[in-house]
Amino acid sequence: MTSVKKYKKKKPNKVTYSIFSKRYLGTFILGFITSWVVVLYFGIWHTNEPSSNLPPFLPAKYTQNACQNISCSKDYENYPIFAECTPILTCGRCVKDGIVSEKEVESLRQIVKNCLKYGGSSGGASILDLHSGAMSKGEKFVNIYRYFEKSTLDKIIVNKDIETYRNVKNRILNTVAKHFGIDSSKLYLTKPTFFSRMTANPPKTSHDEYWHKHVDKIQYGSFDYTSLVYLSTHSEDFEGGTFVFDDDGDINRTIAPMEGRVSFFTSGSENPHHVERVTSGTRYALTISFTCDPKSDFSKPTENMDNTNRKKRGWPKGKKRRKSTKDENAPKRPISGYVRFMNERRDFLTKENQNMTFAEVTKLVGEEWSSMDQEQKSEYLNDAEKQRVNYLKQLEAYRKSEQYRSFLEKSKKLKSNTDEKSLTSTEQLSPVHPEVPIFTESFLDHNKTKESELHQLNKTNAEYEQQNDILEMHINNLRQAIIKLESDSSAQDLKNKSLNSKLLYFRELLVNTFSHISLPATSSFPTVDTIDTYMAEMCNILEKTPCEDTFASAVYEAMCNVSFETLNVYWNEQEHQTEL
Ligand SMILES: O=C(O)CCC(=O)C(=O)O
Ligand SMILES: [Fe+2]
Repeated sequence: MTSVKKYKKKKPNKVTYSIFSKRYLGTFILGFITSWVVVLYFGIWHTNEPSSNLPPFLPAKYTQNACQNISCSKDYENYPIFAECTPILTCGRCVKDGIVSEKEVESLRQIVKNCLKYGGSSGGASILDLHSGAMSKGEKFVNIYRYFEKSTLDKIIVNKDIETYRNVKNRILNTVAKHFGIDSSKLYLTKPTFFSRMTANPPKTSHDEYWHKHVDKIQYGSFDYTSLVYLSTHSEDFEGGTFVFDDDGDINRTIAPMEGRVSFFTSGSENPHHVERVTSGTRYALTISFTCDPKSDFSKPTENMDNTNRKKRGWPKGKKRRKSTKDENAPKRPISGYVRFMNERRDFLTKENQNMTFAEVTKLVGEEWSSMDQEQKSEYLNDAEKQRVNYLKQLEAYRKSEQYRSFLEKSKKLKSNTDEKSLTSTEQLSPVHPEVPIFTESFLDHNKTKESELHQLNKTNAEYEQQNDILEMHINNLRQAIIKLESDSSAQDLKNKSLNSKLLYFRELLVNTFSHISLPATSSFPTVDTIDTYMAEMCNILEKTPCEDTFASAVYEAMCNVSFETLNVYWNEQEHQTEL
């Protein structure tokens, strides 16, 4: 408030004095000088290019285009840093008039006024968040997408105004990006982005105390750049309600809201601020917030007209459900092996353990399944795998059918109808959890987000279960292959053993046969260890000596005495053992 007074009382007086001292020059000169004094005093605000220094007070009713650079705080270092976007080196604040037209202001104000006609806080601050659907109502909040009948909502928030909302939001994003040298595709809308209405009504809850000094980055987390679009004018529509940057030192830079005036600034501690209490009238504004973190981007559902989140907790009474796009004629996906087992066992275990909850029984079935060996599981898995293969075949055939083609056409039509409708309604603004701490510390729509997360988790879980079953099936096949390899290899071992033993037997037989015959050159007799070389040497000698030679005759005689029958019996015995 101090700054407002400074502007309204002190400074203009100074101007008036200087004008009066030159009164003798006549009205024209007086006017001329007055305008120059004003131009010099407010010169900085009249420039079209952003100036490097924001004046201490920016009154309504002047065309402003002023900026100020400030050193960045370290707040951003506590969050992921996006080099081309996060305010690390360049921080500042700007005020620009003329970005949003009068007509657009009218359109935006229409949205918030129309909605709050049916709601509004009983204290001095009300909000409306089109993205989450949060609207102040008494001392609480309601979700407009559930609170109103769809047909009513379509009348309260009309398509044309939503279009304006979207255009303004995009224009401001581009302006902020351009000013801070960011590629606009790297800057995202984040939450909360909301309309506010402030009055002089005494606060009823802490949400009504909008006048406390705060830092947006600390308050809202995802904010990197904050922008404000003013929808009403200070001194005309309300008193008080100026926006104050709480800088250290003497000068608090203050902005008097004015219809269509846009201010934007980096959201960290370099820009602490507060809104002065409104003392009379009604102040409307729109806070639009931006983030550099694509994970905190919440514009996508809005842009994509995706309203799927809206049905998570049942469809509001009186609203028509969107027709199901489920293909009734498509072959049914078979259940997994685990689910099969689960279905079979759950009934039984429920009857056995009547005081157990559903979840406890499910856990029990899971434990049973984990303790089963592959063979037991394969009873379920094999069947499931067969059905899955069959299902895929059926699906492939179905996708070529006329029925499928007509289903595709129908669902395409249904989708385009819905999209068209989305363009003409607010359904596209899919709800997200509104976190507007200065207004909604206890806002409890949290459940909705949790429910949708749970739904997603269940879905993912079911998919993992299916994949798990298939993997288990593969593991089972691999196990069987390993068992077969192991058995083949042990059969081979056995065969080798038998061959070795045959070899040994044969060697012993030869040693016995020729034990009395020494080789002529070395006079050595055969042993089990030397029999191989003994026999080779013997063959060598026999090749060179005539049959009548004494050595050759002794060998011949010994050979005739060998009992090949014994050898045969032993051989067969070994074969038989190997087969076993
Ligand atoms: O409405 C304003 O001028 C400022 C609101 C604000 O500071 C905020 O939403 O964080
Ligand atoms: Fe703020």
